[in-house]
Amino acid sequence: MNALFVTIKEKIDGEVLDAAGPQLKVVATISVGHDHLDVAECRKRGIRVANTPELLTDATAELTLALLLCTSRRLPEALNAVRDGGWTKWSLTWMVGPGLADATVGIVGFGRIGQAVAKRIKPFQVARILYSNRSERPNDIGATRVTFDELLKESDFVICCIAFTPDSKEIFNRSAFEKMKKTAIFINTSRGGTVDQAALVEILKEGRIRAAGLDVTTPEPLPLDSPLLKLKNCVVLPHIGSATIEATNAIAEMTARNILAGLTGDRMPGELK
Ligand SMILES: O=C(O)C(=O)CO
Repeated sequence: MNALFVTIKEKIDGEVLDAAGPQLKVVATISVGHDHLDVAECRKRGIRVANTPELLTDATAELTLALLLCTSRRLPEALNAVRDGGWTKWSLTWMVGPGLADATVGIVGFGRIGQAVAKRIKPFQVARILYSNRSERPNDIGATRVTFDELLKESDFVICCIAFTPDSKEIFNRSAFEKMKKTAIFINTSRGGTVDQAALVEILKEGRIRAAGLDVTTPEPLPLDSPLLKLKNCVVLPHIGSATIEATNAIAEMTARNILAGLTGDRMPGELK
């Protein structure tokens, strides 16, 4: 085998590389995230590694918005009520949730996806967009860089778009959730590993924040007896961030191109540097 075409579900480590054999030249993942690849180990063995950045930015940003609105406006709860007879009459305060207009939105991780989310949030007439990121990201959206703690304290909606690395592992722990407003909504379309999930369950149970919307969890799929699935104030999606027809076709093609270029020694469109 000369090349591996992998998804986010295949962990590529030294053991897999040993099994693949010394003729392996390329590992290409059909994803932007590459936390499932031991890139250093690949490099050590002279194996080229590539991902599919950019092509799923729009899809993931769209899904982030959809999940945010789904969570804030309680759409799954409302749909269930229509279906199970819970919708008995129209009532003024039934199914109310917070709006985006005049809200402060905080985006943790302001790379391509974070910025694409910010662009899509802005037309909802939010008051402020804050972001936390290792470096300043000049932008024409009017988003302001603040510290992680400041963002947690100030935001009505906290959106996690940060890449999953050892540094971002469980940055959303009990202490982080406790800094958030009691009325805040937490959205995660990055990786489940950025969240201490047991702490999130407790925080949601206690009503210490209003709600959470998660497209990513630990593990995936989430077991059916997960406490997250029993909470009314938690919306869980099955990791469908990039699942538009357009993005899926585009990343499939790019992964094939990455492999072909990697094997012929040409420039790979998504080579991880
Ligand atoms: O490409 C990725 O990293 C994904 O998580 C797809 O949603």
